[in-house]
Amino acid sequence: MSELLRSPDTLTKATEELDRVIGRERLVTEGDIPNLPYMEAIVKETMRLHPVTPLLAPRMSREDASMGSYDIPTGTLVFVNVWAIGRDPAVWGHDADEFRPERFVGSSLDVKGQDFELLPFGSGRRMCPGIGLGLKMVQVVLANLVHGFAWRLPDGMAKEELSMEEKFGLSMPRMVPLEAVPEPRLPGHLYAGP
Ligand code: HEM
Repeated sequence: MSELLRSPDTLTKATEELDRVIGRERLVTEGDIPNLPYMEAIVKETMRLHPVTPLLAPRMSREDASMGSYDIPTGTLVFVNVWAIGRDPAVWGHDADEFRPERFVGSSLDVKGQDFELLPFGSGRRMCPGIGLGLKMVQVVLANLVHGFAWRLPDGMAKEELSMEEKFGLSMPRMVPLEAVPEPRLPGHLYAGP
C-alpha cells in the first residue's frame, strides 16, 4: 500500500485492471487471481523490494564449499541477503531501487524458490511451507483493498513525504505505521458484514 500511494499511476492501472476483470458489483475472490496479472506483478515487485524476512533463516554449511571467490568451511553460519539480491543493479538494472511492477509483466520470474534472484519465501528444503497460504492472502487482501476503496494520503501530505524507512530484524516492518485515507468505491451492500 505504501508503494502504491507513492506511485499513483500504478494504483490507477491496478484499479483499472480490477474494474475490467471483476466489475463493481462483487468483491475479489481467490479464483480471480490468475486473471489479475498486473496485481500479481505488484505483489512480486513489493516482495522484491521489501522481503518480509530480509536474511531468510540462518543456515549452517555441512561441508566445505566455495561460492564465487569465497571459501565456506564446514560449520559456517550463512545468511542469504535476499534484500540486497532484490536491489542488485547487476540483476535488476539501473532502476533496481524503483518500484516498477511492469518488470514482471510477461516475465516467467516467480517467487516459488526456483529463481534465485527473487526469494521472498526462501528456497530449498527449508523454504517457507506457508507459501501457498501466504501468497494468496497477500494477493486477495491487497486486491480487495485496492478494488474496494479509493486511497489517498492524509490531507497536506505529499507522496514524497511518506517515510519508507524499515525496521531491521528477523522480519522487516515499516518504521512508522502507514496512515492513509480510504473512501468506499463499490455499492454499499458489499461492505456489510456476513
Ligand atoms: C507472505 C507471507 C509469508 C512470507 C513472505 C514468508 C516467508 C518466509 C521465509 C523467507 C522463510 C525462511 C525460508 C528460508 O530460509 O529458506 C519462512 C519460513 C517459514 N514459514 Fe513463512 N512466510 C509467509 C507466510 C507463512 C505462513 C502463512 C506460514 C504458516 C501457515 C508460514 C510458515 C513458515 C514456517 C513454519 C517456516 C520455517 C520453515 C523451516 O525452517 O523449515 N509462513 N517463511
